[in-house]
Amino acid sequence: MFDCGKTAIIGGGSWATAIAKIVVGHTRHIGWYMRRDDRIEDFRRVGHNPAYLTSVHFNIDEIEFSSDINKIVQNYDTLVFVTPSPYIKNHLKKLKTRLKDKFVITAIKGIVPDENLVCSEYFHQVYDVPYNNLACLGGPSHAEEVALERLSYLTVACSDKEKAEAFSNILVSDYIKTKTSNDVLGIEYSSVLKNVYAIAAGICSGLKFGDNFQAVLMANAVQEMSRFLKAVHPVERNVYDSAYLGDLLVTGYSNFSRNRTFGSMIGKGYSVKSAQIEMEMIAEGFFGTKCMKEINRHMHVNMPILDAVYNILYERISPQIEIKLLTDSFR
Ligand SMILES: NC(=O)C1=CN([C@@H]2O[C@H](COP(=O)(O)OP(=O)(O)OC[C@H]3O[C@@H](n4cnc5c(N)ncnc54)[C@H](OP(=O)(O)O)[C@@H]3O)[C@@H](O)[C@H]2O)C=CC1
Ligand SMILES: O=C(CO)COP(=O)(O)O
Repeated sequence: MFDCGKTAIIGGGSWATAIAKIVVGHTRHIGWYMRRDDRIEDFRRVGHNPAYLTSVHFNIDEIEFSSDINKIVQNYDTLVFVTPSPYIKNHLKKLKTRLKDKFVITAIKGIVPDENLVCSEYFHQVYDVPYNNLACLGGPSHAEEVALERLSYLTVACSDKEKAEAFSNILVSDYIKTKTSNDVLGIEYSSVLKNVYAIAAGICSGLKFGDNFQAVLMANAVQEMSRFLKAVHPVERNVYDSAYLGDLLVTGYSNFSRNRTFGSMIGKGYSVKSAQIEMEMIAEGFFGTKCMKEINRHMHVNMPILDAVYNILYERISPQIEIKLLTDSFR
């Protein structure tokens, strides 16, 4: 059986903190790269992340912190990347250590801006990490709920089944159930798309559409997601599994979702800039929308919801006009 060895978390936000809680609960030791020394100092002093999920307490003796990504990458075998997608390139720029022999897991639900690559492809193409050393972590999982130990289902995908199983075993607990998959690309693309559809759901909510229409929107969104996944990575999958449909629903319906909140502000009439400033946290679907639109220029998949969100966010077409067009096309 494959052994994940020593595991480290790369990133210091809320999902990183939730994953750290899950992993260290099992392994009793983790490495943890965070970009800011002051945050690390405060963390050590108070015993919890000073800025995210502050109710989650850690045994500091079980954590090796560092703001030096090279030190953590050198010392650990399994690396879980959990930074927001727009920042991943900046963190990796500092890397002088080889990644190709590491087991690299991306828990990032976003696409690398400007590159139009999902994270596993980025690690493969730019850092030579072989596909059998690459995994992704999917599933409906708001960090806030994991912090509260509310039952959550995670999916670990890797082309190497043994590796997927080894990491998924590290995650299992009273409040975490896991399953494995080999559909790394499919789960990554669906995680990007569900953010776009959550923005659409937020826009519709901001425009005062009700639950009846939201359900039709989500039903059409899963069909659109399915069409794209079949075109980009045609393997056998069930898009009604929790890593696809489940994550779409939790992001589209939950008040914890940053993407939905961002969309709702746009629907209420905020400009993109003012919504971003007011939110403070990042809605990755904003970047995902542009990347997916560019990718789909070559794929030619019928994606009316993606097109509508793109037109609203990037072409400044009024949400009322775009959503009216969508309502006419839905069944
Ligand atoms: N939150 C959730 O429920 C879930 C999130 N995810 C995914 O996890 C990934 C991480 O998101 P999440 O943990 O929510 O992020 P958060 O919004 O909680 O945290 C943001 C992180 O980004 C860092 N950051 C802010 N500005 C910059 C910058 N300019 N350069 C580099 N780093 C910066 C922050 O560091 P600092 O504090 O030092 O400013 C912080 O560590 C995303 O891809 C998300 O989609 C997946 C499932 C659930
Ligand atoms: O992916 C998530 C839950 O599974 C979090 O979504 P948001 O980034 O919209 O908050």
